[in-house]
Amino acid sequence: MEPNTVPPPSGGRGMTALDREAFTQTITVPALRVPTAVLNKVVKSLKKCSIQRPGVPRVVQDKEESGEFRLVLLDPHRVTTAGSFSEAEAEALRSFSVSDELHQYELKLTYDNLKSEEVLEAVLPQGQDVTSGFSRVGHIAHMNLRDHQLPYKNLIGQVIMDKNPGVTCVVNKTNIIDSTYRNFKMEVLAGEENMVAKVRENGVAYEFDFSRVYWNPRLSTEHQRVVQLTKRGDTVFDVFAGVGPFAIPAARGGANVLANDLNPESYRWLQHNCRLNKVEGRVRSFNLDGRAFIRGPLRQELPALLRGAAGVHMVMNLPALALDFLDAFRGLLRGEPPSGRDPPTVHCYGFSKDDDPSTDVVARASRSLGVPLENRCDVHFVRNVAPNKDMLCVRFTLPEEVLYCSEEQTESSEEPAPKRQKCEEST
Ligand SMILES: C[S@@+](CC[C@H](N)C(=O)[O-])C[C@H]1O[C@@H](n2cnc3c(N)ncnc32)[C@H](O)[C@@H]1O
Repeated sequence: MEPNTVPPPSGGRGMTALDREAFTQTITVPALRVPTAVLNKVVKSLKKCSIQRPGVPRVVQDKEESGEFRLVLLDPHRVTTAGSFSEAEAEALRSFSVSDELHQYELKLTYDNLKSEEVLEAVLPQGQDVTSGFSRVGHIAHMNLRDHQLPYKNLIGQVIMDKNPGVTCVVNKTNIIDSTYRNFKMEVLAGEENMVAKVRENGVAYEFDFSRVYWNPRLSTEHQRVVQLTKRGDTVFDVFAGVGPFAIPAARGGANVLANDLNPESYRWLQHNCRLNKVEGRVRSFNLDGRAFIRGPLRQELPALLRGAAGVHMVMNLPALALDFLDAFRGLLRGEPPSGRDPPTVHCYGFSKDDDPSTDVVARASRSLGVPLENRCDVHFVRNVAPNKDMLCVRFTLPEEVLYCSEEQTESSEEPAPKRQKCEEST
């Protein structure tokens, strides 16, 4: 980060309740005296080194000169002497006959002219990391503060809200992710207590209570990638559907969807979002455990679907555990006549901390299914969720030998349950 030009507020560091007035101060910035006749051209040429602060003009009246001159204010980090100008900037000044003599301008700054990092750097104890990054979910800014920032949490929340138009609520994760429903416990740091977010992802509107369901704005590309693999008339079984970011766009594209989530709140918002997007006729929703969904509604629909020609997709986005759920497909259609047509496509997510994440997730999927998937699947890297931890998607067609296997085969291929990963991480 650039060195901070902003001294601590009056009263010094350590402010924990935001006092905006305390940031009013005067700083000295370099300036060039420029004839009004060439002002626009000079300002354009000096774009990279002129001052850039919210609410601060780049050009001001020159009190010492007649109306034929203006002062162009420069960034004090970039320009300290006439030698600071780049070759192109110096050439521009020469061509417009503007002197490169630097003048000093006393600039009054208020809280409104400061960037959020500057405010926080001026307030937090010196040398401490002031990183103030957040994810945006509708009107909610969602932070993950470190321990040393906690004494300043409300001030940080207020600053983030002030400096980001549209943010009216700032929350902090108070502990690790809920292991079942994948939602975070959170504390409101500033603004309204309203947790019902309205967002758009890939052109689709969603509404949900962010404190009670799972939503991750970093998955939009992945949602789109998978939805694009489904076609009009296909059937999609979304085993861990959340509030619908696979199910609803797939339905909008003409697929028939069976969407399931164990969290009653996700289920409720999923139904709400189906109505919001007018796809309730194409989405049937369920509030079941994933295994019960596979062995219940999915099992019931599958034989008829496999007699038809349209594609069948199963989406399983519960990366900490979904690979372990694949055993629910073993012998699922036992006793049914094999269809002889293309089997369903499974898109199953997993985390891996292994040095070779692709091999790791394929091995775990194979163990869970009871048949080797090596060379019979595609692995897509989704994103890095933590240092040395990746999220991947294994895609494969569900082998007939899994769906129709006998009881003995199911038992003989059963291996010790794959090691479960702890659900401690943010996804
Ligand atoms: C990582 S989220 C994914 C949600 C959504 N598919 C998405 O991409 O945003 C996993 C979802 O699985 C649900 N879930 C957790 N355990 C489950 C289970 N045993 N059966 C069904 N759903 C479950 C959670 O409530 C959560 O909504």
